Amino acid sequence: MDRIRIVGGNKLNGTIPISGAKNAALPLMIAALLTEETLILDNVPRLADVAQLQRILGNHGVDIMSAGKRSGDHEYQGQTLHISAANVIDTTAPYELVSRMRASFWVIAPLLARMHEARVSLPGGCAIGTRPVDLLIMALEKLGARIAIDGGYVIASAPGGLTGAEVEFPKVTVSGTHVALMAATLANGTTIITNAACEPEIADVADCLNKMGARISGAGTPRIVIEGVGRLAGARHTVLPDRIETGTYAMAVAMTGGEVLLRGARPELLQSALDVLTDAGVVITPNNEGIRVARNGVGINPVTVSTAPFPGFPTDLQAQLMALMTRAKGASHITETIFENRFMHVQELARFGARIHLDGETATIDGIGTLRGAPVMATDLRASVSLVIAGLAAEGETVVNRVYHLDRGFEQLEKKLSACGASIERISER
Ligand SMILES: CC(=O)N[C@H]1[C@@H](OP(=O)(O)OP(=O)(O)OC[C@H]2O[C@@H](n3ccc(=O)[nH]c3=O)[C@H](O)[C@@H]2O)O[C@H](CO)[C@@H](O)[C@@H]1O
Ligand SMILES: C=C(OP(=O)(O)O)C(=O)O
Repeated sequence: MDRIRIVGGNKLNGTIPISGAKNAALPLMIAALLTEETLILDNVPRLADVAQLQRILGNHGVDIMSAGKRSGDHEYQGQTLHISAANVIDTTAPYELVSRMRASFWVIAPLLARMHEARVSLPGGCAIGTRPVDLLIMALEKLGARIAIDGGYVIASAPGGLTGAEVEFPKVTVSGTHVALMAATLANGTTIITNAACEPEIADVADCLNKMGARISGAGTPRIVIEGVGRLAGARHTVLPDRIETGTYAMAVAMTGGEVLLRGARPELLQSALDVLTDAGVVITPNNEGIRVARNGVGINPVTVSTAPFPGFPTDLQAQLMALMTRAKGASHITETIFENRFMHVQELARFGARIHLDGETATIDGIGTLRGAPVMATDLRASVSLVIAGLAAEGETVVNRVYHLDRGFEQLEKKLSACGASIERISER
């Protein structure tokens, strides 16, 4: 199992190219199941989750051609995927494949909409909370699907096809919104989704679906209207930049000091996080190329932050902000409102000497002057990268174990950071 070794203390200076967003690329790939024509996706990040979804789609009979790096391309150029679901040979998504990646459950929506049936394993729980799928099932039932759960599988059918309906979510859910949106594109009649998630990845998927011939308006707002169409066609779409990767590297620079251009980043995708960093004393300057992040000669101010659905502060940046606040000049308060158990990084940050007290859903972090490197491991993606951020500023050596979590969501993490002066390397063991 690979590990990452860091010797802390170096400032970060230079340029970090921002990859395509994992959380847009995955539903965009899944949306290819809605058409028998080819969907071409540009700027798809090279991530373990993307590779796993390729295997899952392959099991349904989807052909995927990957046009990768060519000579002259920049090293981090995303890949182009040509995805063709001309022949869906199997509408079952088996436990062995789905249990390894939550978002793969979302294949239920296009399979049901186009093939009128799906049998998809319930996704596994994961380290950040229970993560039920009741609201996804509610949305599909509203659209006329018959759903049963048997042997750990959700078995869904809609023999005459899905029918447009009003779908009101009692709480904001990204997964629920993706599923309702994809399913409604091929439903008979109009669907209105209210209290929809407003995350930019939802709007990106809707843009792509509209290019494929869907009739969607309001994506990116809490009210989405979808007029169902008889069929969708192929299209070409570029995955939007990853706002969580952007925020993560911004926090890494804030932690170490220095100045880095996050090339290709778009400030409007993470304004709330940039505002928090500004309050913390970091200088954020958007320009034509991306976002410049600098902290030179000043300490880190403590902040009080609650996670919230977009446009609020993202839960996917909560662990990274906590790592940063371990060195603030005073006490910070971070409240996690989305997932009930997303504090697995607290006990690992303590290994660096961080002082964090948990009370229900709020963590109080008393900033200290110096962290000390340590062997650490985390049980989820964003928690793992918070340990990398801590390690970059800690005195001495840090070894982050279970790097496969990082590989799910960060493309070439150690190369991007070492190009800016970090002492960081991957130790591969075979
Ligand atoms: C692949 C992807 O895009 N993952 C993101 C997505 O996850 P995901 O789509 O799973 O997150 P949701 O927005 O659906 O979940 C939000 C909350 O709703 C609850 N819930 C959700 C569905 C349901 O049927 N019932 C229910 O109770 C969840 O347990 C959670 O407490 O949005 C999260 C919130 O921004 C991010 O942290 C994840 O990175
Ligand atoms: C929680 C995340 O991903 P997933 O929903 O795939 O578990 C994440 O991207 O931080």
